[in-house]
Amino acid sequence: MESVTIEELRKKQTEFAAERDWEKFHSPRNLLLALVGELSEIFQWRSEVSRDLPDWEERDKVHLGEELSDVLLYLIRLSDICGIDLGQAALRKLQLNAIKYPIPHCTKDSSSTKTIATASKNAVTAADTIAED
Ligand SMILES: Nc1ccn([C@H]2C[C@H](O)[C@@H](COP(=O)(O)OP(=O)(O)OP(=O)(O)O)O2)c(=O)n1
Repeated sequence: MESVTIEELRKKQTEFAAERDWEKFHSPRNLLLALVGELSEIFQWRSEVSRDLPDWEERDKVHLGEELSDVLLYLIRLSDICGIDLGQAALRKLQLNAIKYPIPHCTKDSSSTKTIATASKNAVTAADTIAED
């Protein structure tokens, strides 16, 4: 399957907006509201949804793919106009998450207050560690 980069999607979104003279509509606030609205309707009023969506019709799955794509495209556009390199920011955040939630801790009793307190402490340490890099 053909792979795609965040940068390719970012460029296509930039072109899409420029060709339609829609830059004026793509403010951070507008993009955020557009992003948040896209997915809710699909899951609204359904009972709990199982993984792989066994009870969904094919056309509903196609529709979900379209709405997920809208969210991704709006998120990439929002990041772009805010001057955030989304790929780099996400890689950094994965590092922070791994430090904040060490595997041995999370595979024990993850609901214990001790685990949550340690996670908060680790979060501060993680931010300091990454900032020093
Ligand atoms: N001002 C806009 C409007 C649309 N889009 C692009 C980004 C999204 O990928 C897609 C969203 O289009 P719609 O708002 O028409 O949403 P849907 O295609 O999901 O239609 P609907 O919400 O009516 O089902 O178009 C955009 O960049 N800027």
